[in-house]
Amino acid sequence: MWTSKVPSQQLNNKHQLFKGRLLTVGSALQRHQQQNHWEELLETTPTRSDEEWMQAKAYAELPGPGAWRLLSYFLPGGKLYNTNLIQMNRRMREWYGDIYRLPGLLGKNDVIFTYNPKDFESTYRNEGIWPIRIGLESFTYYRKVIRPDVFGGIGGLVSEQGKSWADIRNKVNPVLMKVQNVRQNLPQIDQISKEFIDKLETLRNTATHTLNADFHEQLKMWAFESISFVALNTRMGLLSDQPDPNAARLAQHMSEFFNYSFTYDVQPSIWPYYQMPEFKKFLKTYDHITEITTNYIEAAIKRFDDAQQSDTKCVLQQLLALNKQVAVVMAMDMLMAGIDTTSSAFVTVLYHLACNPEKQSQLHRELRRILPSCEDALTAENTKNMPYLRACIKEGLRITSITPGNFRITTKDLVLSGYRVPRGTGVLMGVLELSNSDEYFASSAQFVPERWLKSDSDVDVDVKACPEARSRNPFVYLPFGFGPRTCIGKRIAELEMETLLARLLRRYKISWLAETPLQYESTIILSPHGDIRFKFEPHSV
Ligand code: HEM
Repeated sequence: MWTSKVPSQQLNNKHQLFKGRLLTVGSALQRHQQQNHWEELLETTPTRSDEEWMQAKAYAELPGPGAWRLLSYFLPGGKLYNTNLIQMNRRMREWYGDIYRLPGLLGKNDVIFTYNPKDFESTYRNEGIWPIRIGLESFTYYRKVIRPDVFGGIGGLVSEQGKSWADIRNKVNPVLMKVQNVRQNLPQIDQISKEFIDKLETLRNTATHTLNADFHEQLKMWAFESISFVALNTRMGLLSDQPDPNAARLAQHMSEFFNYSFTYDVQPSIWPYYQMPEFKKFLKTYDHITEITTNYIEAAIKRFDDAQQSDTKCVLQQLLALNKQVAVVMAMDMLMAGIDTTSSAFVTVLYHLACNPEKQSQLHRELRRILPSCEDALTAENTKNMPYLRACIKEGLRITSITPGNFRITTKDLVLSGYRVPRGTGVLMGVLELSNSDEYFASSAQFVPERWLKSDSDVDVDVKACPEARSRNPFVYLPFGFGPRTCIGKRIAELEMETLLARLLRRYKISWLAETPLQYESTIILSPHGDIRFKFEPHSV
């Protein structure tokens, strides 16, 4: 059974109510558009009549509040007033159990919340080749309705469904999911990490070893510089004193995009009925991002045309070879999905290492073997064997997955935890809770990278692998999702995080200075927030 143990992070209340509501209220037109878009993907066979289905309990018997009760929870004085999504889910789980239903208000589909890994398995195993995950509607609207001239009717991976999604995904999978192809970027990603550390040195108080700057903001610039190198084959100079002026504008518009997207894609909004002036500003932000990104792509195309033909093609060249519109959409999606995610995940892993000095020392020993001197380069050869570093990343993302739940719309009738769940129902799989449960991970509150090591890992003799401390169930740990719709940026994110962690922890002993544990606010993802202070003391060797 689930233990109601709270993971180490605290969650900020801001915005959560609305996110919770998104799943239950939403705007009628958005809902209508979404349904029109994906309802045609649902299986058309008659309702199941097999034994499992017939013996299962009726859908109506699922625990959960009725519509009015649910609304009353959120009113001032209500039991869930001012709670965030995670707190709301935890309380509801205490009240209703490991599976419960939130009614879809105003005609929106119901959402089943489940904490049973067997349900995760059933949902994923039956998602078919075109899994449905509701994306950001404003993306699709802007690309398909406002700017078909630029995007040629392509909505992008995040928001497309069905065949339109698969057409892009099948094309770009070999470019972005193949480890070797992504790892060809290592020299430049390493160079960017070195520049990040040079910048950190200029911001570091050498007496107190603290930073005179917002570390998380600096990390966003690092993530931006790294992903724009991969997506646009362009160095933006965001870690230098003189960034490319267009890059600085793009960074600004990206940050506006995240705020607007939360307001118009996550919170319920009337924009599909009536476009208020603020929504029009959001469309302008999309315009700016589109204009700057396409200019960078045009400049890169010119550079590629002028350069000598080479056997190795960068990611952008490979995407352009598929189709120019796919390349433009994918490059923009990489920028939009690859900055806050990677920087938030990075802060998370660093925080756990900072709070666990003995694990950090162990990692430092591994890194000294890989980089005898801080100035050495990270290469395809020397990065092959860094099991402890990789285990630290996995363990950090286990304790705090920045995407705490995974979402699908069921395409078939499913039996979940003994209840009949009709096709077309939303299922939210609360994976963060399971990866923080002692039932699946021994001493789950503790940061134990050793649980991810294989017994025969090539680590120091004094490290003891303990793979038995992690569950073999593949559905209880899914920081990048699962199946054909899994995160397409996983390889890139891993490369970036490994490279910068190797450089940072090779060079500094890092400790956590804030008085409270790392806190998170939840917008589109869980994002570190509040007092984020580390100490960076250079190692003597
Ligand atoms: C540590 C960093 C990251 C985490 C934890 C993360 C997590 C996720 C998760 C959980 C999903 C949903 C998967 C599913 O529904 O099964 C997703 C989707 C996606 N991610 Fe990431 N992500 C990260 C970094 C990136 C980066 C760097 C990129 C840029 C290439 C990226 C691009 C995308 C895209 C385009 C999708 C939608 C894929 C689709 O629907 O086909 N992500 N990500």
